[in-house]
Amino acid sequence: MSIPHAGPVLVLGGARSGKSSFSERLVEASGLGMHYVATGRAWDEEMRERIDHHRARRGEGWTTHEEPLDLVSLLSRIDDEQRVVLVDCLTLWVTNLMMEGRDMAAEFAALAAFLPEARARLILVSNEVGLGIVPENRMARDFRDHAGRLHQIVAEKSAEVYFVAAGLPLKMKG
Ligand SMILES: Nc1nc2c(ncn2[C@@H]2O[C@H](COP(=O)(O)OP(=O)(O)OP(=O)(O)O)[C@@H](O)[C@H]2O)c(=O)[nH]1
Repeated sequence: MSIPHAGPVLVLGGARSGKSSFSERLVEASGLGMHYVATGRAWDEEMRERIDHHRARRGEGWTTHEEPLDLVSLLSRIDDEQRVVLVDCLTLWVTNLMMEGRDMAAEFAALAAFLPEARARLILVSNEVGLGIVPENRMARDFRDHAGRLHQIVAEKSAEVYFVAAGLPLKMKG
């Protein structure tokens, strides 16, 4: 298992699919400085427990950054060729941007412009949320559509793309 030099790795999967632990294994095998970028926020007790669980699993050796909104700006600040940066996850970033009323197309374009320039190896984790029935409410439909659009943009710029289900990674690109 290794991370390509040629560009980012996108790791898609459903909830509790094992996409985060697969991505963490890629990072740990790289031998580079390990950086974790969390886009999630501890908005309630359940999320706090999930975060604690993730932190305990990552263990020593990781540097954690928490950035719910200004992802590209954070990635630029920590960009270094001796580092591998795991972003977990793009769908929570989309949620946060929507909540703040940000210009989604502009945010996605900024990420798309940054990816080919990045010096750090990047692993971007995201939830594949578009496989179920059409959501009943408008906001959920908009979220699903934004996530789908972002995945296409990021996949196009990625050297490798995986889909993880039941803990098993399926390589879709690269
Ligand atoms: N703020 C913050 N969030 C974190 C931290 N570690 C993990 N998270 C968040 O926890 C989220 C993942 O939580 P889960 O719901 O347990 O993951 P999941 O996507 O259902 O499960 P997997 O598919 O197995 O990864 C990530 O999207 C991160 O943003 C941290 O140190 N700080």
